[in-house]
Formats: sequence, structure tokens, C-alpha cells
Amino acid sequence: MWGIAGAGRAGVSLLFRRVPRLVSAHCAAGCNICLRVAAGVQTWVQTWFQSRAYVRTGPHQTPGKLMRIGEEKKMVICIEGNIASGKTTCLEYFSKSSNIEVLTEPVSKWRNVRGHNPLALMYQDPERWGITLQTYIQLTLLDRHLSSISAPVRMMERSIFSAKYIFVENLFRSGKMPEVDFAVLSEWFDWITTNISLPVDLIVYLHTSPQTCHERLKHRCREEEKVIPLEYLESIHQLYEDWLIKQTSFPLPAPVLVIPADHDLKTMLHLYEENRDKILAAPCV
Ligand SMILES: Nc1ncnc2c1ncn2[C@@H]1O[C@H](COP(=O)(O)OP(=O)(O)O)[C@@H](O)[C@H]1O
Ligand SMILES: Cc1cn([C@H]2C[C@H](O)[C@@H](COP(=O)(O)O)O2)c(=O)[nH]c1=O
Repeated sequence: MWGIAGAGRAGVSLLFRRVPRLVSAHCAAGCNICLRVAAGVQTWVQTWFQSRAYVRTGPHQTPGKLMRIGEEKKMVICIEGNIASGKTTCLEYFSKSSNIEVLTEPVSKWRNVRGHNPLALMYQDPERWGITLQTYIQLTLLDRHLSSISAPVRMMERSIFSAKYIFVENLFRSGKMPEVDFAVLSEWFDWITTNISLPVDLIVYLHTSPQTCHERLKHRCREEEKVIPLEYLESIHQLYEDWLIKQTSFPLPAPVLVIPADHDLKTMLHLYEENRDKILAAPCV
């Protein structure tokens, strides 16, 4: 179910006051048709609010934003890091905890949308297909942020924020995304983040060197990614560093916990366990 955070009676009455004003802008005399349209719109708005409105009182309250009711008390942790840094492996580890529900990136959708593979197309020809892939990634990650879960903690792989601040930004800065495509994606992103509540309580940054990721990526051997050179991972790494370590490029949706992640698997699992309390102690903002 959906609601408008902080939208109580005041919000409804404001809308009611605006409808007649909109009508009079069209027809100063207030003709019969206009008055009937105004009455119809008012009834519809009233019914909509009565059936769905919700005044948010939870820790994630952001007045005026759409939100999914019931999710406000849950903790949201996003696992961030370069391609093949070990995010999925980290999520797999925490998925064994009964109080945590993990949401991996929907990569299978990015590789197959109604029989098309936008991930492969983007790597083949980023100028042409970057906008297609990133539009779809933005949609599917928004869906991930908004999906309802039963556990008290939601642990997500990446976020709508990193898709925009890292991957879209990288395509644009490297001259592989036309300015108009970047403008349209940015308009979508700004609308979504202005109007929809997407709370994040903690970002866990798996800090790796691009070389480590290149090795792991070759080992994983995803068909579409065989063309990825080390330089691509270096660019993604730099954007992550500016965002999450230097904190100079884009707004941070949450505090950042950095975990060094160049170590072998056994050491990493040990580090995850060592950091469990810090991760789960993140306050719901
Ligand atoms: N600490 C590690 N040491 C060596 N290999 C690893 C480690 N963590 C993950 N891998 C392997 O590296 C590849 C990428 O890991 P994955 O968890 O899929 O990364 P991501 O989800 O960040 O892309 C996989 O083949 C995985 O088995
Ligand atoms: C979020 C995001 C991802 N991609 C690409 C990068 C990788 O090839 C895959 C995700 O794999 P990972 O191992 O989970 O890092 O998707 C992209 O091109 N654009 C994006 O916004």
C-alpha cells in the first residue's frame, strides 16, 4: 500500500483549494462543464486519499514523499563496490541470518528483458545502448528499493544512487553518453528521488583495488563482461572513491562503513563477522 509521507488533512485541503483555481484558469465564468469536472476531480482525490493516505510517523519520515506503508521501521543497508568486488558473496554470507533479507542486483533482468540483452548491447556499443540499459537499471533498482520484505533488515546490492552517481556518470564523463540521454536520465532520477521516499541507513563499501576486481571478473567469466578492460574498472573505482571515501562528488544517502575487500575469501568472511554488530547497529534515520 502507498501513502504520502506527512500528507494529512492539510495536504488534502490544499489540493481541494487548487482544483477550482485550475478550473477558473480555463473558464473564468465557471461554465457547467468546468464545475462538473471540478466536482469529479474533488471526489476522486477525496476517495483516493481516504483509501490510501497515511501520515508517516516512523523513523524514515520525509514529508511530502510517496512511500510504501509498513516499510518505515525497517533498516536498509546497501552493499556497494566495483564490479566483481565481492558484493554478491557478501550478501550470500549475510543471507544466512534470519533477521536479514537480502536483495541481489537483478542482473538476470538486465541480461534478458523480453528476449533482449541490454547489458551485452551496452558493452558492445555504449553510445547507442547506454541510455537503454541505464533506464532499465534505474527502474529495476527502484523496484528493489520499494519491494516489501518481511525481515526487519533489508540488505541490498547497490542502489539507485550508485547506478546514477557511478555508472551513468561514468558513461557521460567518458563521452560515451550523449548529453541529451544524460539529461533525460537525470530528470528521471531527480523526479524519483524528490517524490519517492528511498531511505538508506548504511552504505557498506567493499573497498578493493581495480586489479583485484579485474582478476575476479576474469575468474567469474560473465560472457558480456569479457570486453571490460582494467581502465574501465579504474574509472568506476575513482568515481566510488570520490563519492564514498573523499565524499566530494555527490550527496551521501547514508553513513558509510568501509571494509577492505582485497583479501581471500576466508579472511573476508571473518571480516564480515567482525563487522556484523557495526552493520546491524546502524540507526534507522
Ligand atoms: N574474497 C574473494 N577472494 C577471491 N575471489 C572472490 C572473493 N570474493 C568473491 N570472489 C569471486 O569473485 C567473483 C566476483 O564475486 P561476486 O561476489 O560475484 O562480486 P560482485 O557481486 O561484487 O560482482 C566470483 O567468482 C566470486 O566467487
Ligand atoms: C548498477 C549498474 C551495473 N552495471 C553493470 C556492471 C556489471 O557488468 C553488471 C553488474 O555486475 P556486478 O558484478 O554486480 O557489479 O552490471 C551497469 O552497467 N550499470 C549500472 O548502473
